[in-house]
Amino acid sequence: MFKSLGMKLKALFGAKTYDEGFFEELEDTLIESDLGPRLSMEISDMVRQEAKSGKLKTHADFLRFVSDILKEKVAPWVYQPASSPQVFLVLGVNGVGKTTTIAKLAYHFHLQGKKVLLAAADTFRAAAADQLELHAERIGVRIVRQADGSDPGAVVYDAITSAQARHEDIILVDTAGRMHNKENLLRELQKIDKIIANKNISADSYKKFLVLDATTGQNALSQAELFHQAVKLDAVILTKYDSAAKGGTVIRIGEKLGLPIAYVGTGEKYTDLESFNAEKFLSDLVSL
Ligand SMILES: Nc1nc2c(ncn2[C@@H]2O[C@H](COP(=O)(O)OP(=O)(O)OP(=O)(O)O)[C@@H](O)[C@H]2O)c(=O)[nH]1
Repeated sequence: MFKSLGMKLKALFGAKTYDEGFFEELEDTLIESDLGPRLSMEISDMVRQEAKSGKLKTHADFLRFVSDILKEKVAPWVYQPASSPQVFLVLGVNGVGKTTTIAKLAYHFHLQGKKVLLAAADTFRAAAADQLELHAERIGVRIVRQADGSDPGAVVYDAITSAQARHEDIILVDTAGRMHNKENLLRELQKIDKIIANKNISADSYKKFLVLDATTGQNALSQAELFHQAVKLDAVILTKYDSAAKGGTVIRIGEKLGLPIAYVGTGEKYTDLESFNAEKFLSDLVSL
């Protein structure tokens, strides 16, 4: 899916003279792949140094070197069981695939034999809770919801109280992706965050995921910065990885915000969710 960067790097190396034109083109290619100007220049400079010392003789040497630089920037987030209930707050702007991702996670944990509860805390968008309820029925998990327009904090509070009473394992909280304005949205999310923290849920059992559409490039990075600033995220989930994702955004989120990637969505079915694998991601990205 990322063939374009790998192929461009291959074509570039075909010329094989490490002259100024080579490094300019290398930088342009990296920028086109959403790596951003600063990081692209940094990579290009590192390649220049390495090439000067005669270490990048073959195409494979060159790709391996670029891949190793990028590897430093991305990390996977790995699920760790912790005391129940574990609360996963799922955040993200409208249309990135939040509801679908929650359904996939519910399916995944339900298959593992865990008791999963969905909390419909997007009370702003009419029908958001209905959509979630449909998934809950299909998968066979419980859902806590209230009327449209009710307080999302109250939904989360109720969900945690009832999960604690029923000894349920995982609460997946769906949140609004849009409100009257951005400030309202972030304030509401901060309120939910505080309610969870005050509910005797330890840091190990409480994780905040931002869902990002992998095809949106620079926009995804700005969203990550905004949400991270508001509620201090734990990890990112990338959706639509099966579509035209360029991949560079993933690297920049890792590099700029130090956030690991937890899962990637690869389609619309419940089974289309994979744990993020950095090796596989990089070998796809640079076509190793
Ligand atoms: N190809 C592909 N499509 C996806 C993926 N994840 C979600 N989608 C699709 O993206 C669209 C939006 O997904 P939703 O889950 O409704 O998005 P949302 O973020 O919950 O949207 P709101 O509830 O409006 O905030 C749907 O058509 C999904 O089927 C994915 O990994 N790959």
